[in-house]
Amino acid sequence: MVTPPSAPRPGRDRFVAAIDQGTTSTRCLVLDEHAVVRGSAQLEHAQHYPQPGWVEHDPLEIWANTAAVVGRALATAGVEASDLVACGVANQRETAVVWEHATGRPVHPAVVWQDTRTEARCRRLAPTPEAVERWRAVTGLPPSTYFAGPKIAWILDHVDGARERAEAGELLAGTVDSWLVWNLTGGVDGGVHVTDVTNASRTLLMDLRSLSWSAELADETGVPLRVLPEIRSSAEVYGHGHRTGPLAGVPVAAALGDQHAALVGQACFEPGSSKCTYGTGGFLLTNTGDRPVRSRHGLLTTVAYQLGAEPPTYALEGSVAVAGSLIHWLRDRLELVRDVSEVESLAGSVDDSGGAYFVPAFSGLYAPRWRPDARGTITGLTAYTGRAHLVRAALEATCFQTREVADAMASDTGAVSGAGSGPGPGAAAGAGSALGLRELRVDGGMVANSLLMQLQADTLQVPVVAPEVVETTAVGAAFAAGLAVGLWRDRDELRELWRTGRRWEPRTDSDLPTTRWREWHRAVDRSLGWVATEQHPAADDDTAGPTVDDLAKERV
Ligand SMILES: Nc1ncnc2c1ncn2[C@@H]1O[C@H](COP(=O)(O)OP(=O)(O)O)[C@@H](O)[C@H]1O
Ligand SMILES: O=P(O)(O)OC[C@H](O)CO
Repeated sequence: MVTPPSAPRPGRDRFVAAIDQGTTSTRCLVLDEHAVVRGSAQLEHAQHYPQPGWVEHDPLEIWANTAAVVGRALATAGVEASDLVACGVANQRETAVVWEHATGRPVHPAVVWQDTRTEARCRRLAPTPEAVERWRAVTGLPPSTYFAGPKIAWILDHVDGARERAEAGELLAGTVDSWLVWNLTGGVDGGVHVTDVTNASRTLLMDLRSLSWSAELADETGVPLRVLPEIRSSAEVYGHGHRTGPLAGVPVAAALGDQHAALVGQACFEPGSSKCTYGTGGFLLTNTGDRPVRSRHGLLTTVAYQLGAEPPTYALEGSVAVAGSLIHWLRDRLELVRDVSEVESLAGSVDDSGGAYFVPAFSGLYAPRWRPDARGTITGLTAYTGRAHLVRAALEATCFQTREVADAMASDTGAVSGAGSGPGPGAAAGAGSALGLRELRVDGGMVANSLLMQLQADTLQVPVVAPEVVETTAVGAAFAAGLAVGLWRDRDELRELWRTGRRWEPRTDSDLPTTRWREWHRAVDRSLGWVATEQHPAADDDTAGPTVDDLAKERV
């Protein structure tokens, strides 16, 4: 690792703090050296939807919540900042923040990863399949509203004077890790402006092989290099907590995008090992070892992690935009349940969805289809369909979308997923590679729903396994920070800290991977091609919206 082990302090426990700044809430966990959680705290923040397709957060609220949960987690653990050997940060990825260097004030709300305002901009960046391939070859990503670079450019173009101020060096930009590390390490009083390779790999601006900003792509996107943070590894000391902050004097020693942190927290260190996190969205990542694997089936190539001076490890990722957020939507917008904890018993009160299918394409469909023209649909309704069927269909939608990603993963890695080949976009080809999905490690808020996990095992026809500590995102940030300061020696030691919690075996008599899987594809077909020029002229205010034909050409 980057620094030699710090000298043990006999008779004193050593602790590490991990911040997990997610889409809906911010958590802090305090772990001891056995990776046992000794304290935690969590605060939700507001979601702002100023226009259809737009999603914003207040960066100052996120920073205030971060400071507050760190303080509360330390208090519940009964320790002081001085008892911490390090702190690591994991964060919602692709969410863009631009702020003033001199005051620390954001010039605009954070533009969140789900936000689709850069749709027309992204189409201009890559108007043809060949152009999309060019971006993929350098960054591992297709230009999409999902990623941070175009969002930064949008802010610079839509806030009065921002572009000139950026060129003059008055503004700083970054993803949420940069924003938090800058604030933790002092903000206007000497905060460090850095990001890690995993977060940088989600901007559309980083060259995946050199791990540096691509001057050419940044220029095309409209992001001046001087607003961007310095790219560092995921596990090294970036700076120390500011004396007036919640982590005074503590080494800030890790940053990872939350999904990458979960991969580390799940100890997925072998090529071929996979995890899926079920939070606001669903994110399946497979470790592909020391080389980036190019996807031919709509997956993203990304940096898995880079632990200190080691070479980077890469991953393939399938991102599903809507998973747990569909459950929130059922609660808040349709009022089908009062609390998410009711979902399992309600969905379990019926044997199946009664023929109903939910395609929750609220921001289009992400991996493996990448169809911005899709919108949400519920199909197969009859007079028989009730509340429980709809809630069950919502759970099944998460399972089917994950199965699409798992099949694409199998196709890209030349392996079978274990499930029979369906008619989906990534029907499995070839057999037996080391990267085949043999079991799926799972985590995230939705894992609390045991029925969902059983349905997932059935749909994939592989075992689904949750660790004892399901807060794997925070655990991963803690692992990386602990490695950076020598609290833990190496990955072997971390592997031993991972302990199985629950396991769901696939049922062989389920119709989810057969008939129902085929019907799911028919339902998806009905969600495609919904957004056209006339219906969606305000996707980006500087060009006309896309036609259905345009969008079909963009398909990757
Ligand atoms: N019992 C449950 N059944 C289904 N979904 C659930 C359940 N409990 C929580 N969720 C969903 O999990 C999500 C929260 O997971 P979490 O990992 O905290 O998300 P994030 O990190 O994206 O903020 C919410 O969208 C919520 O709807
Ligand atoms: O905050 P989460 O857990 O929903 O994760 C968000 C992802 O990082 C977006 O890519």
